[in-house]
Amino acid sequence: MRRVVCPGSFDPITNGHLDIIGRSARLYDEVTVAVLINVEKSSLFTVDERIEMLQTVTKELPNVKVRKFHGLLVDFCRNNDIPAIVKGIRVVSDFDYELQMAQLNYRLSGVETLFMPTNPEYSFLSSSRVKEIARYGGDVSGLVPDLVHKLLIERLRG
Ligand SMILES: Cc1cn(CCC(=O)O)c2ccccc12
Repeated sequence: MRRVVCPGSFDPITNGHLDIIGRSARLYDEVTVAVLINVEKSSLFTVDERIEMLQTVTKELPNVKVRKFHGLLVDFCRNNDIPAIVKGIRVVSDFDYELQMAQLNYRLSGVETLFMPTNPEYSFLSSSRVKEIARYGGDVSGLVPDLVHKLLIERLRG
């Protein structure tokens, strides 16, 4: 059983994230989308809201499961018998940071990291940019799943 993890905050999930998750699900037997619990970081959606969104938008992918974790990603991998991490790479500057994380994680734990180039259509996309655009009334439809778009507008209006 070939397992990988796709880690992130997903506050909220974007179409860029979903693209990588879907492509990983075609490559591996099981994909765990791991939502990081970071109490130091303020978020727009709670961890449980993010998990619910992720579960809904990946419900057509039977080999994808969504979990939350805190602390080291490599400890999560070890505790869940996951030997590899998939990281989406949008631009060269992502690679600079992710390469060092991959080398550190491998040295710490032997967990491998696989880099997956994002679809160029989404290479500018991040959760923070989506939130910023939506906060100022910009149209983010097409950048996030329809459900996320609806919840994002509701939350920002609230
Ligand atoms: C491009 C990209 C960034 N991240 C981290 C996102 C985050 O930390 O919220 C991903 C997670 C899954 C698939 C692709 C990506």
